[in-house]
Amino acid sequence: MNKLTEILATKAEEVAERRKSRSVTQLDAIDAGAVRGFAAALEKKIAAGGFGLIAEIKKASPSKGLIREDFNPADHARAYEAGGAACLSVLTDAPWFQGHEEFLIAARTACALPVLRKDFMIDPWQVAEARSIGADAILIIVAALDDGPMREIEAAALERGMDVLVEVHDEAELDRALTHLRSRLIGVNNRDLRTFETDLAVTERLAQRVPPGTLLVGESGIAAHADCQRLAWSGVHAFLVGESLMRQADVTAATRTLLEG
Ligand SMILES: O=C(O)c1ccccc1NCC(=O)[C@H](O)[C@H](O)COP(=O)(O)O
Repeated sequence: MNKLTEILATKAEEVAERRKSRSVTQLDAIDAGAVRGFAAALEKKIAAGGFGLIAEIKKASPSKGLIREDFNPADHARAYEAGGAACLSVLTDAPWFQGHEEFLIAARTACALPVLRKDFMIDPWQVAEARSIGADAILIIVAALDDGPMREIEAAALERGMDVLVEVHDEAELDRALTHLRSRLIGVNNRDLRTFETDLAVTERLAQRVPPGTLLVGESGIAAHADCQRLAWSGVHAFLVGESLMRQADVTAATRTLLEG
């Protein structure tokens, strides 16, 4: 069984359990405040001539184990914002990433940035839960879903005013996303979630295939300003970066250096 399949099996058990405690109606009754525009924040940075950074709060990962020992999501959120990030991504999956919903709540409360709930979405119920904790955007991993569920999850997010980051890794997934989904915020994951092999050339390749009007995000394995410049040559000006920033002592300075060189 590959890692993505393993993660999805764990997630199905987790969601089945969590659904018992609260219905969609109960979740929707929770006032999490107004949605912060996620794609709009990226577009604003890019329109101003910079890069749009989604800075990720990631304590651990299946590929690297524990990444950050002195982990404080609120401190990280403030540091990323001060360093010039446009948005945050917060891992909430517990079994594989040592994440938690409380990390998202703490991070979002500590800053004014829009926040992506980074988790494995397999059920529209999770979208209602994501909004109830304040998430402004969710992730759809095309490799994880059939067309029908993928559309339902996207619809659940859009009807709550949230943005959807649609993640693809190859041409077939990109074509499915463009055919079946409305969101034109497309993340190209340089990491193959089945093998963990990571290669920036994946974004460069798929960037040639996207139609005008797509906001493309290069994801994973980005560690330096030179990586951002390299992807910018392919027309990609937004990035999702986790590990390389999470390992830094001075997160604000590292974020600024990543963005500005
Ligand atoms: O990061 C992993 O090991 C991983 C394994 C299996 C599924 C997803 C995984 N990561 C999620 C991500 O897409 C990354 O956290 C994100 O793109 C940032 O990547 P990086 O900058 O390389 O931490």
